Amino acid sequence: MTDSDVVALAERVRDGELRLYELEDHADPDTAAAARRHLLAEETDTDLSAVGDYTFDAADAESNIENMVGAAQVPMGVVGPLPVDGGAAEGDHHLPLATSEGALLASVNRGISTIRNAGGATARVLKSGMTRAPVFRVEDVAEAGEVSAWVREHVDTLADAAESTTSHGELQDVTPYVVGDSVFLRFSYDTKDAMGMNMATIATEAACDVVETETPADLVALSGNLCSDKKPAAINAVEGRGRTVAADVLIPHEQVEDRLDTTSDAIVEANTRKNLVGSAKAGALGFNAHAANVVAAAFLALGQDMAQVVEGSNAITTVDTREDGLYASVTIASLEVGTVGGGTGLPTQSEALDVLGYSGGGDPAGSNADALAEVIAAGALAGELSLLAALSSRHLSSAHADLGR
Ligand SMILES: CC(C)(COP(=O)([O-])OP(=O)([O-])OC[C@H]1O[C@@H](n2cnc3c(N)ncnc32)[C@H](O)[C@@H]1OP(=O)([O-])[O-])[C@@H](O)C(=O)NCCC(=O)NCCSC(=O)C[C@@](C)(O)CC(=O)[O-]
Ligand SMILES: NC(=O)C1=CN([C@@H]2O[C@H](COP(=O)(O)OP(=O)(O)OC[C@H]3O[C@@H](n4cnc5c(N)ncnc54)[C@H](OP(=O)(O)O)[C@@H]3O)[C@@H](O)[C@H]2O)C=CC1
Repeated sequence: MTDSDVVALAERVRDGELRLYELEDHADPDTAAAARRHLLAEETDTDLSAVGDYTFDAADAESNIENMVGAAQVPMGVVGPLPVDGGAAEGDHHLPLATSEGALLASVNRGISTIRNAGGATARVLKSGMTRAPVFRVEDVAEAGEVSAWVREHVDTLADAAESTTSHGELQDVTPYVVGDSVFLRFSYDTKDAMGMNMATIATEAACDVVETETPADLVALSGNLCSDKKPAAINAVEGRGRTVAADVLIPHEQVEDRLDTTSDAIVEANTRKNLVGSAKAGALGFNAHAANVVAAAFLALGQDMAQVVEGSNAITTVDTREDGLYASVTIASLEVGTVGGGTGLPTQSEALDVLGYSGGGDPAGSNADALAEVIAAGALAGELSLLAALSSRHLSSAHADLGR
């Protein structure tokens, strides 16, 4: 790429010969991005040298972005080692996290060092299924009942159609929901190591063709919001979406005092009044302190879809004192993660997945994404413990004054 190539390409856009999004048809992806930056910098009178200073080949990001101008670079750090005894995850894990919130990694790292001293966290994926719920128009409720009955009796037929589009995905279930003359079909898939939203959407379209052929229902929208993707929704908190995953730990009482500068009783009281009572009063779906902090930072570092942090915050934190220590758990109802597809193949994200030890397809398929979910849940548990401790020992504002500004 030379400066004159970039300027010449930009000129063709300015002359109306090319649209801004057509540049990759006429130049390599890095030159196209540079020409766009050139135009944007002139148009907005800005300096985009930082945005343009990225290390990967723009060609590697072609399936992830349109109208590329550069990269938004967020600092990445690491916490750990985090010992996790999971159904799929095993051993010590270095967890890369990307964020701009100072004090967050320090906090999660403190929680992890406490968990490590206590012998590690246990974690399990309890349910797995990516959903897509199209909405159909029918004549009336009688017809809605007929369509629902047909669907319940023909799940195998729908599975044949859906699974013809994928070599990995498996249809698990289709649940009809009726509202007047609208029929919603909530399809749930085992998407193995993929987060699965593209896979489930493509498969569901094939199944919808069968529903339209065999019943009087007309498809209105392939996503009818009962899925429910990237919106706060009780159905995900109750039924789960992606992975439902839980992590727990038992910490000897003296270690709570040594490592977290507080007592087990104080953490239990903070959890009850804040995470349970406060969240109930707020009408929250998530009964936790900041699970979204770990979910978001892990998603950013590890190539997950950031908008699905919405579902990843559907977490309940429980804390109890037992004779032999403080028991703490985090259960995330709808953690949507994958180790193949989406942003997982981008260069920095793929390196970060390598650090964690779970990049690409697992053996058996699905085990890498299960392991990723278990480590994120254990990281969220560490974050919950540290923040609850900071609140009970009144260290939250001083921590952020020291580290976060
Ligand atoms: C900041 C600390 C950890 C200090 O806590 P401390 O106990 O003074 O730290 P320490 O110096 O004694 O070190 C203890 C451990 O913390 C870790 N640690 C300590 N410092 C670092 C560092 N620089 N970099 C990496 N790791 C660090 C490290 O693991 C270390 O153990 P070691 O390895 O030495 O055996 C503590 O005060 C804390 O956790 N505060 C809470 C901060 C927090 O959780 N913030 C979360 C964001 S809040 C938010 O966004 C959501 C909110 C609050 O609005 C949600 C809501 O409504 O609740
Ligand atoms: N379409 C939509 O409505 C939405 C899309 N998205 C986007 O979807 C993307 C994620 O979709 P997703 O389907 O996960 O990814 P991709 O569309 O990138 O597809 C991943 C593909 O990888 C193949 N694959 C190879 N090995 C495995 C394995 N071990 N386990 C599972 N699949 C494997 C599968 O192919 P095969 O199927 O042939 O077996 C699978 O379909 C993200 O970019 C996200 O932002 C997000 C929300 C909504």
